[in-house]
Amino acid sequence: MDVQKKSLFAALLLFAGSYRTLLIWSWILAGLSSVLSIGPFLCIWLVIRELFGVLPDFSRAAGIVRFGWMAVGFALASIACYFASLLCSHFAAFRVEKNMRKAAIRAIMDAPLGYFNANASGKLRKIIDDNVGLTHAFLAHQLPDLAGAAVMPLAILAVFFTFDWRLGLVCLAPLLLSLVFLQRMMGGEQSHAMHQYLNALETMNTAAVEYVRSIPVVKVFQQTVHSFKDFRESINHYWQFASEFALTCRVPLIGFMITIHAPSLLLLPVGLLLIATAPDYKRFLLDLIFYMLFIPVGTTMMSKIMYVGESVMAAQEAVDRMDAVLRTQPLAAGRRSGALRHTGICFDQVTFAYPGKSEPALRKVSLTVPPGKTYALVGPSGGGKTTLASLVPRFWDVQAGSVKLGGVDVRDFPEAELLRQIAFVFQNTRLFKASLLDNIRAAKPEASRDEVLRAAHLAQCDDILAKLPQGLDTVVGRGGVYLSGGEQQRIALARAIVKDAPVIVLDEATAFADPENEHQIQRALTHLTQGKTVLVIAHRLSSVRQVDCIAVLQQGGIVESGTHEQLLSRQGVYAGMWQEYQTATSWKVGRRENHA
Ligand SMILES: Nc1ncnc2c1ncn2[C@@H]1O[C@H](COP(=O)(O)OP(=O)(O)OP(=O)(O)O)[C@@H](O)[C@H]1O
Repeated sequence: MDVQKKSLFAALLLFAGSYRTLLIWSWILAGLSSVLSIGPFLCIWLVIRELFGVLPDFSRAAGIVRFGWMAVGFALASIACYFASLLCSHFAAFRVEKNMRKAAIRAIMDAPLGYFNANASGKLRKIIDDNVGLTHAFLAHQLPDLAGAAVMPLAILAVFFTFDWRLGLVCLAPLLLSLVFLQRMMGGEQSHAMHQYLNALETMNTAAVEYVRSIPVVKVFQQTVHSFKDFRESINHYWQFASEFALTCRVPLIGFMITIHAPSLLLLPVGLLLIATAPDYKRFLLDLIFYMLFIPVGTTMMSKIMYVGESVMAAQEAVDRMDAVLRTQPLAAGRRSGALRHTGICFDQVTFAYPGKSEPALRKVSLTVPPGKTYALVGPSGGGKTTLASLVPRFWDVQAGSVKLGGVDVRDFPEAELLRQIAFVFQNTRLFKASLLDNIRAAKPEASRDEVLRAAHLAQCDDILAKLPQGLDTVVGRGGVYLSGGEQQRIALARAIVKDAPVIVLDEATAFADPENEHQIQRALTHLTQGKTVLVIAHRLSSVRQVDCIAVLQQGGIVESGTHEQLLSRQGVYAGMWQEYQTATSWKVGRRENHA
């Protein structure tokens, strides 16, 4: 589907797909309903004319019953058309909603993996749900009103000038003036305000979700609501914006309300002035009564235009926001096929900055991990370790230099082919709400139960399976079944073992582990990494002492590399980190001994 930025109606027609005819029928029927709704008023005019003609003997007014029935007929036809229009708009709205959701899911599926770091799943879900919901409501409910508001002015204008142009002018002039106030409320700067309003609302909603998620932390640390600066600030910002917006609308709204009701006030005095000059006062009186009965239709129309105008602004904004999701650029997929010559990784003069950031996270980084070797990335927080590792499975593409796997630029692989070569163990392991069996074989759906059990055994998961009610078939997250961080990581390692990829990227594999879990995770890692090319990010320096090479990353560049011993003898950054690590460890032991 073409996802260029579009006007509201072009976007709605595009998303309606084969239901676009229904959309058009909805507009036609709504317009027809508006025109028909004028019919009863014309019938009333005919009834009054008939009564005036037979005055004072009303028994001779034979036509009034016929006109009465005609009025009922017009009213029923108008209601029927409106109902049919709503039916069409609802069907079309459901189709548009479905297509928008499908397009959004497709865009998200094709987005680079790194996109999900910047856009949390909850935030994405909210953007899609809110904006699709807004568009649906606009289409189903306000679109027929919009079609009516577009046709009605012409019909009303024709009626105004059919009977008495002077009375028509009295009705029309204030309504035209009301458009000036409407423009001040919704045009120019104010149309931008809707964008800011929805931004403020979105920020407040996101902050609210974050706040609710963090309530356990608030309770544990006995903080108050004021500690949630972001949430409080977002409420204040929303409140301030909404009140300022309401205040700027105060004068134009009052002007608008006065002018749309002014014809009702003006008609009688102006009519009484004009009646003296009318050649046929009976006819003039008839017209005056008609205009007095008819003018509320004009007032209602103007109110509808105001509300529909607001909904159009909101719907346009919703479509624009969905566009931003749909315009997420997928990474260009390569076409390379055939077996890899080797599984070595090579970073060659890699420079990379995150989208929207001017400062690069990596500058001219070069590192070669030979096939079958284990290299560790260490260094201070924010040095660029995770960023460098995430370039191998193409979470992002480099801006300069290249990342090669088996001598081939990772951009030349088809996405699925590249990901088949790599097992990536994330910092925060996520398990699906599914059985452990399905969680482990997510990486290789065709894996047999025995294969999964073997991997679980190698990943030191036997104790986890033993304590769960249905072992491997236990559904995580259901019926109070939760796993600790370390246990989840062992399940993730089983998943990586099942995948049996030649390249392993480990991001903080022992981050959440307690000493017992860490020991088991280390044993699982030994099985996972045997004979593989491994890139491991580690904070616990003890876990990487034995690796083939350690690269120290600081401020986006490699400042040192070599084996543990080589780096210690160099007395540089690593030696300093090792010293600090050892001091920290012995300090903990010392404290324990003091307490003992
Ligand atoms: N998604 C992102 N968007 C923008 N900037 C980011 C993103 N992720 C990381 N950065 C920035 O890139 C730089 C490198 O971060 P990275 O996470 O790679 O460091 P790290 O060495 O892995 O740190 P840590 O040990 O704390 O995980 C930091 O300045 C960080 O703020």
